[in-house]
Amino acid sequence: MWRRVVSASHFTFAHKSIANNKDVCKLKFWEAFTTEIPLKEKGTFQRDKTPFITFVLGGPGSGKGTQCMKIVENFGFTHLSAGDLLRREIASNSADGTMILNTIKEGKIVPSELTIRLIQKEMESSDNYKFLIDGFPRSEENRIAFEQIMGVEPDIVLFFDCPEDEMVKRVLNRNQGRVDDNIVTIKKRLKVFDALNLPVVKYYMEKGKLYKIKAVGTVDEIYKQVYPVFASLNFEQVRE
Ligand SMILES: Nc1ncnc2c1ncn2[C@@H]1O[C@H](COP(=O)(O)OP(=O)(O)O)[C@@H](O)[C@H]1O
Ligand SMILES: O=c1ccn([C@@H]2O[C@H](COP(=O)(O)OP(=O)(O)O)[C@@H](O)[C@H]2O)c(=O)[nH]1
Ligand SMILES: [Mg+2]
Repeated sequence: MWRRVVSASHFTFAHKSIANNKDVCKLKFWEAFTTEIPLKEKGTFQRDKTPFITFVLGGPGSGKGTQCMKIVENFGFTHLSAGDLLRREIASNSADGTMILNTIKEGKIVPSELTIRLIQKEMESSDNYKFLIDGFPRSEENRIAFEQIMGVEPDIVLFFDCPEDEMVKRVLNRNQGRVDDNIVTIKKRLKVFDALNLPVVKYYMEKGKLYKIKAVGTVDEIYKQVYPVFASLNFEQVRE
């Protein structure tokens, strides 16, 4: 946890300690001259500059967004829904908007560089270091491009495993006015999920990074499987 230090003495202290204590030289240069002093609190996940990234995977309607909201509430993560970022691009009438809209209507996957650029921009402008990247990567191509462009891999991957008929039912009852929440497009999205998303799930399972969640039952019943994943990683619960 960080607090801004108001008195100059703290600043000079930090400054002096640079001269006298070689250990302090391990600090990143800018940290030596910051007016912030790390406040080590027991049990808090120490803020460092490396982001903690969770990929949240699962078919359309498996409950990714719903569960992400609960993780945000409990553990203070920043929720980045790739789909929402793309829909924001469409709404902004950006140059790529039409292409994105047509891709989503077909249930297909938008070019990786575009989606990754949107995600990267959000991460870089955030003052958080804990991220839930929801609904991405959706293919091996997405996954590889993310690693190449961002230079990092996810720390953990959640996979919400849900039967197709339940996903279809939930999507058709979602009522968010989305162009892709209709029976024709959902069928296409499920095909894309099986063909392209599942290989990503398999990859992370083989890497030992995957937490498979049985996404059937009530929201709270499902979340009972999710909570221990983050609690076991010593993330401080920010709110009940
Ligand atoms: N466990 C659940 N049982 C019934 N409906 C659910 C459950 N979890 C989410 N929903 C509903 O299903 C729809 C899809 O959930 P959402 O979180 O948007 O899934 P995804 O992001 O994976 O598409 C939403 O209308 C949501 O309110
Ligand atoms: O990384 C991504 C995320 C989403 N999409 C597109 O956006 C749609 C909606 O994604 P979202 O995750 O919002 O759908 P959900 O799984 O929540 O229904 C997908 O079907 C894809 O067409 C994409 O191309 N790349
Ligand atoms: Mg979603």
